[in-house]
Amino acid sequence: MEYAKLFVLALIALLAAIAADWGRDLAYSTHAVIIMLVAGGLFLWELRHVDEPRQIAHAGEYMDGPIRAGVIATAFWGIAGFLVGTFIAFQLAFPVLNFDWSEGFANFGRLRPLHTSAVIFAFGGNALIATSFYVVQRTSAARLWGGNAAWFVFWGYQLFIVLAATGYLLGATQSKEYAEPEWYVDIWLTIVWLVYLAVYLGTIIKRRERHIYVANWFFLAFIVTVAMLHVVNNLSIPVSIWGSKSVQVFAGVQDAMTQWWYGHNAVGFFLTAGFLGMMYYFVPKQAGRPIYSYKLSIIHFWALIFLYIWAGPHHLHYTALPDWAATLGMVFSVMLWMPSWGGMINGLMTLEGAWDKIRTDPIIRMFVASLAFYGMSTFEGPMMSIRAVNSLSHYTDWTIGHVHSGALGWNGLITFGCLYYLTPKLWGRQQMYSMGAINAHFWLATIGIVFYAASMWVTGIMEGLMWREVDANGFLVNSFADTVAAKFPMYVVRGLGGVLYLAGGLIMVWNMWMTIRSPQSRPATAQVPAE
Ligand code: HEM
Ligand code: HEM
Ligand SMILES: [Cu+2]
Repeated sequence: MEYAKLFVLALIALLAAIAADWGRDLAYSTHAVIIMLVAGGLFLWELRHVDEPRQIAHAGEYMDGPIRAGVIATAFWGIAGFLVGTFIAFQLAFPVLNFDWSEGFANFGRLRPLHTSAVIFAFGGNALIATSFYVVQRTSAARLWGGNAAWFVFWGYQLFIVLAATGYLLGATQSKEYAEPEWYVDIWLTIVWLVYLAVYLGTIIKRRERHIYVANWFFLAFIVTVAMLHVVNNLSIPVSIWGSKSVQVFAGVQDAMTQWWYGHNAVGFFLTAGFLGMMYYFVPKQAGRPIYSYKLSIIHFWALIFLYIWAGPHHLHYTALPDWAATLGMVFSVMLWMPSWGGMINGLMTLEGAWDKIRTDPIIRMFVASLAFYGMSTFEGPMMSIRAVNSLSHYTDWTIGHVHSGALGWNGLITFGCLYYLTPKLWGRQQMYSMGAINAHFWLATIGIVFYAASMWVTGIMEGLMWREVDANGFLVNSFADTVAAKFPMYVVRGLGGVLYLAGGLIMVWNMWMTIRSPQSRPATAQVPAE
């Protein structure tokens, strides 16, 4: 077994070395070198440990190592993603920041997908993997299935992130939003994701609790659906196995529809279902109260996953997509408002009888604000799906504002809350080092979001109206450049919002660091059934 592992690693390192040499483009060759170094490093590490006695699994303990690593990775990639976001926000306000010397690597076009992938997949994805592993163990009273497979998921996912990010900077992209990585990176992610599914399901199957707690339903829907979306939207044929370029299997409007079926459900299952899984565990835990309604959770779960899958065409209004398909997407989007608010209500009402905690507990305040933003963006979304509204909002910054009230408000704040919950628990500390710092983080983040969303509503609606404006003879009044000039002040405000949000994140990292450094107060990992 050990020798088989060594053999495989050596083989991968060798093939990667050949690929690095034969590579047809810079991104591909760079990736081959990265893979060669990783496989070679693992080979040496395995070799040095080959005759050591195997560590016996601690049957009575949860496997928290990969979760601790995930918590750190979430914070790390969060800061990286916010930093790039803030920088590209200022690039839009001040184009001189697209420096001549960095042209082709760090101009807006290269950094934008770096930002979106860093925040969604690296920050959000690590948060989802870490919290799902934490929750599934506690609610199943079982150690993670599959031994070191959970470590494989963690490190395999970081490798995916590094390959994706370096690929963007070096110009490898298949030009599908949120699915930019090229074919071999996609294949790698598929392998990692299937192992993730196996670990997760394996743990649920060996659970010692009769019930499968509702958070696990949401996490499972997220894992399974993302696997399906990822595979279908990335069906492509490489031009050469020695190069990064590939050609999509679908073409034209079919390709567009597949892409937005994927893109919309990335929102629905990655940024929503998975994060609702977090919500269903951490909000009741932090509030110290049971979830408001178990019945509501089941109804809105099935309604949510059934409706989301159909709503993708709202990204393709007034395109070559047939009208009936766009209408279908619009109708399902409007219906989607209900199950979305079902989740928000279930989360908020969990605080019934404990509303005073909003005042006294900054972590609860983060959760509540997060749910409020979730409710706001899932009201705004259905509204923007209506054709008449979309004819104004599409192509404008209104969409960007919508994205970030969901992303910064809902996904960001709930993740911060979970990190504040998890850090003391996982490192055996009583509580976070500084409650005051959490409070400061809350206000910086919230004001940052308000700056971001408000400025984008103003520029979005303004540019939408300016594009429409015609004079008495029916000629357009404004040129495109007029709208760009008019947006300048609002772009500065958005950038400042980013600075505030980033500053909050840095305070969080400092607080986590101080918590982990402070003296330990109790052991963390003993198994307690159905926590
Ligand atoms: C400091 C915080 C952030 C700042 C300043 C920021 C800034 C930006 C900017 C300037 C863009 C490009 C907009 C354009 O092309 O007009 C963008 C796009 C985007 N950002 Fe952020 N961002 C931040 C955090 C986040 C987070 C936390 C997420 C997700 C969890 C996120 C998700 C996205 C997405 C999905 C897009 C693409 C939107 C679209 O194509 O419609 N951002 N961001
Ligand atoms: C009921 C729920 C929702 C509906 C019906 C909805 C609907 C929409 C619509 C109509 C657009 C604009 C499409 C266009 O004109 O191009 C949009 C864009 C977007 N929404 Fe939502 N939204 C919902 C919730 C959310 C949430 C909670 C998030 C984030 C966590 C989110 C993230 C995004 C992103 C990232 C885009 C930009 C896609 C792009 O790159 O063009 N949405 N959404
Ligand atoms: Cu959508």
